[in-house]
Amino acid sequence: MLAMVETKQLSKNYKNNRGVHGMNMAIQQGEVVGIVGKNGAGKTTTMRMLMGFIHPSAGSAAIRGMDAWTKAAKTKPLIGYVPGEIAFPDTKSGATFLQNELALLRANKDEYVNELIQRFKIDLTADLRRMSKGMKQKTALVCAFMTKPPLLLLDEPTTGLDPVMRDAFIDLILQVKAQGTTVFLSSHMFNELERTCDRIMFLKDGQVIDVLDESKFAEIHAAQRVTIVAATNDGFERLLTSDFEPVRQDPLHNTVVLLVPNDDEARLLQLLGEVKLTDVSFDTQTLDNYFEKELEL
Ligand SMILES: Nc1ncnc2c1ncn2[C@@H]1O[C@H](COP(=O)(O)OP(=O)(O)OP(=O)(O)O)[C@@H](O)[C@H]1O
Repeated sequence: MLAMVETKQLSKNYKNNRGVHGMNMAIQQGEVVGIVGKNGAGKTTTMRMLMGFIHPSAGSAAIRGMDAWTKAAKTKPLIGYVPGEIAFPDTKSGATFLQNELALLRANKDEYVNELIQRFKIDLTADLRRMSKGMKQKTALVCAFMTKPPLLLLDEPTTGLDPVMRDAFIDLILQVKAQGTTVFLSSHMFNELERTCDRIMFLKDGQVIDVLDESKFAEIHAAQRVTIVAATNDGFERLLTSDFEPVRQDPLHNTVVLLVPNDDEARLLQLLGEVKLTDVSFDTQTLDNYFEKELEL
């Protein structure tokens, strides 16, 4: 079966080695795939190549087997897109904007559009130009979802949303996923990616450096980060030679953070018994801290 999204050695080379370099990925219909990376990693450039807005320097991007650049007229109607930076046309109200977009897309304002408007608590009478960032973001989300496109490309879709609206967004992604929609979304929020994605790609300097699938999420949570402050330098040294992986250390304050599997507490207690301690604290490992080193977050 044709992948919904496929890139082969996809590259966009900007000056100073910036851009995207040799990206290979395939997203099947119904999959939700996330992409993370620090500012400038290449997420938006990737999205824009998939949208057919940017011509790749090398390699290719295809939507349902059609080249995203040369067949853009055929691929774009399949995609609901939320850009990283939203710039609305000079339309007075949200209602007029959505009406105009529906007319452009030759679609009607049906029950689903109303449901989306209610879900995101959008005031359609509000002046589009005076909307807050969050209100603009929600309007853009309704616009991307309202025709039920088979593919959603969402570039940092929850920027500016409050926690309640973030949850509404997550529920919506899970709903469209259950209906077979394919979603590719970028985000800096591991939590929302983890709740929605089948896998997460990690982008650094334009290259995919890691891909985590759902099964690995649970594995990551099955460990604790134990912050231990030793009373003496000898104690600190002993902690560093333990069997547990030191994920961070601060010799100045005799502090080390050890990664301890949840089922390994007996060995941890034994270690703690050997060292004079000033303080110990426990945190469940999250995707954020798992990748903070790799992504330099
Ligand atoms: N039109 C352009 N001309 C030159 N360089 C560009 C252009 N567009 C993007 N870049 C560079 O390419 C790199 C990737 O940018 P991109 O916007 O894709 O990153 P990003 O991962 O989306 O970042 P952010 O998280 O800040 O949105 C950056 O170093 C950026 O400066």
